[in-house]
Amino acid sequence: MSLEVTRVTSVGTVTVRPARPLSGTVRADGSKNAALPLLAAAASLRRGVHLSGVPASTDVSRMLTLLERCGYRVVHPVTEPAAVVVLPGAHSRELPVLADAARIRASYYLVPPLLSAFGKASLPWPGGCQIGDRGMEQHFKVYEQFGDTVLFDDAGYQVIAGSSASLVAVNLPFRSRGASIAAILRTVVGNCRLELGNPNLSPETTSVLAALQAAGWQAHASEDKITLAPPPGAPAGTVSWTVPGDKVEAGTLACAIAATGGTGRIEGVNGSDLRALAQLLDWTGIPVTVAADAVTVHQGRPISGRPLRAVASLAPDGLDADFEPALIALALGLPGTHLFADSINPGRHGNLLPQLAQLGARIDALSPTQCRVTGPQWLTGAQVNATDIRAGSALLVAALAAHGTTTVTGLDQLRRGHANLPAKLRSLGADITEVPR
Ligand SMILES: CC(=O)N[C@H]1[C@@H](OP(=O)(O)OP(=O)(O)OC[C@H]2O[C@@H](n3ccc(=O)[nH]c3=O)[C@H](O)[C@@H]2O)O[C@H](CO)[C@@H](O)[C@@H]1O
Ligand SMILES: C=C(OP(=O)(O)O)C(=O)O
Repeated sequence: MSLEVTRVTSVGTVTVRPARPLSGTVRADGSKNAALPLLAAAASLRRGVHLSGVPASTDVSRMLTLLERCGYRVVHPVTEPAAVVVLPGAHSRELPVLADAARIRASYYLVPPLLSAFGKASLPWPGGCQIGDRGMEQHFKVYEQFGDTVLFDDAGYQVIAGSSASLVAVNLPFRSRGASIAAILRTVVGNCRLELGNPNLSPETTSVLAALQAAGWQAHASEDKITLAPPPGAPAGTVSWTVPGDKVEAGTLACAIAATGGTGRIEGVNGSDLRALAQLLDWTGIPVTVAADAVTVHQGRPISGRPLRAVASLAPDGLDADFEPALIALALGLPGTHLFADSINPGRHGNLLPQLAQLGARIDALSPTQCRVTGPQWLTGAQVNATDIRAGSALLVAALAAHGTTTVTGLDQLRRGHANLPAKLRSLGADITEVPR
């Protein structure tokens, strides 16, 4: 029996050559954007949590390190590479200095675990993708509703725990995912009840509610309101949660398969999380079958005159903004005139469109957040840069359909969100070569 040794190379660049139609079956990793709040929820709960399906993306690794710096124990079971156990730890008296929190947007989820351990949180402003102004004032309003004091300056912000009422009511002005999850996690730390009006109901939010339910909390979600109440007793013992499959990774793979005219099945994802995307592809003539735990993209015959209208939305069942960049890349090959709008992340088009232009794409920027693509277009391989996670994955989709070789630099950005998207595309037949640093 030979031992298979997995070598982890540090890759900053990949080259992509035109692909024959992608085909086969591939499995999506656990979702980064669902894993990050679940890790914070585990720490907030003050009991052991076994979390499986944890992706090996760098933002998730950074979050695990930050939790350890806060004093939480993180155990990596040797027999389960994609699992971690988060345990309450022995916290020092000193608030940790968490400079690395400035590198990820989701560091805002550390506030509740810090309040639980230290009674206060002090963090630098979050980082993550540079995709326009990314405020936190709704998070601060949430904490103030819980009786906390919030202070901030140019370097960062502090939250000092107050004593929350037994029932806290918050009404959000818009369905922010981050602020919704902040309210849920703060409720866990306060061991109180929550009524959250106008909530975000994305799978990333509802998976936190489902996890808390598994830990004995009473949770209910409707379009109008999320309600949460503590367990009747004091539950003990380790609870097991699973990170849902990455809908955005699955959506990107679906767009890549469609862009090459292929047929492929993506497993390990809740099909319902991809329904909005699947409907758009179906509409253009690319049939997508949605099952409970998989989606299948069938070879299609794009129908001219069936334009895409992809408007990123925070509404329940709306199109998640994170799908849009890969859809823009796909649309370059689809007959018709297609419109895209993302006012949620207002800097995304500004990152992606100049990179697609390097491949010869002609895209009309109607405004900083709206653009129009008329396809099909002839793309030519060139050097492009992954300026943010979704720009990186969209560039891979475009490169697969381009003529000649494309070199994508800035892979560090892509790896923040996906442990190894190039390898998944390769397993479907893509010609992608990693260029070690
Ligand atoms: C780590 C993570 O999960 N990132 C996701 C999170 O980002 P993000 O945390 O930015 O998303 P939110 O849903 O909370 O915010 C939606 C919009 O409102 C703005 N806003 C939000 C809170 C606030 O207090 N003030 C404010 O201005 C944000 O900058 C953004 O423009 O949800 C977005 C979809 O909604 C996704 O595209 C991101 O991939
Ligand atoms: C925008 C994203 O990430 P973040 O919010 O962590 O910057 C993303 O996942 O697409």
